[in-house]
Amino acid sequence: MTTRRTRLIVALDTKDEAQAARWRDQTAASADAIKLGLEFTYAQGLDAVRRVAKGHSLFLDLKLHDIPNTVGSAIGSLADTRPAMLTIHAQGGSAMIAAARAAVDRAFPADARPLLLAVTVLTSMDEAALHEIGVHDDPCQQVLRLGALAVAAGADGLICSPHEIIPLRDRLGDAPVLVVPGIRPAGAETGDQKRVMTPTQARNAGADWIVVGRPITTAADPAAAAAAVAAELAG
Ligand SMILES: O=c1ccn([C@@H]2O[C@H](COP(=O)(O)O)[C@@H](O)[C@H]2O)c(=O)[nH]1
Repeated sequence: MTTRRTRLIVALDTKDEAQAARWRDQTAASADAIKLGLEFTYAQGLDAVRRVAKGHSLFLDLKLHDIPNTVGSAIGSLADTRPAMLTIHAQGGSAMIAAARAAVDRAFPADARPLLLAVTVLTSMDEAALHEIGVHDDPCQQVLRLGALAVAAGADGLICSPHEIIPLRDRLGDAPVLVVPGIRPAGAETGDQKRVMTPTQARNAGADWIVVGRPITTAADPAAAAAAVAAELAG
């Protein structure tokens, strides 16, 4: 058990700006931050990201993964969105992660610098999915490998499943910020997520942030669903 406060990011996964704004407002009393990602940004662009995120803490989850020069330049292009957190893929390797670090430090003023978070192994992947791409370690081993590499190359934190929180803390200590999707309240559909836990389990394992999308946004009452997750985290 840990005493850190686990905070809630609500994933506004939609192509529609009005819908994103509605979910944002419905969940504002319970959410500590909002996530906008690939689906919204490709459909609506960065001006809409700025509009929806105005006045809110933004987790900009674009999972950058390219050669170091391109990732560094792309981060420069995101500076106007003023994210609190942004994501890259750890699989891009240490040169790409170091370029991202340098770009964040260059593109943002010191008092408005987003946390640079590296996605380790997508929470939708299990051992079989890793085998398919030629990785013969289990997800936890691969998360530990990529997590250590990413932090050494300059990432402030990691995206991991709740199952890897305790092993990552054992390996890397308290400093890396752990942002954790793959969260399902008891009884909720897992959908495409493979490595899941409940909000309570993720909090008890030591998550800094949890990311919850469909269990809130597809609920009949998103405000109540978000409040229930927040209550679990506070409980
Ligand atoms: O490994 C990862 C990295 C990011 N995500 C993102 O989190 C949310 C989860 O949404 P749910 O609807 O609660 O499954 C979504 O925006 C993903 O892009 C992730 O799930 N896993």
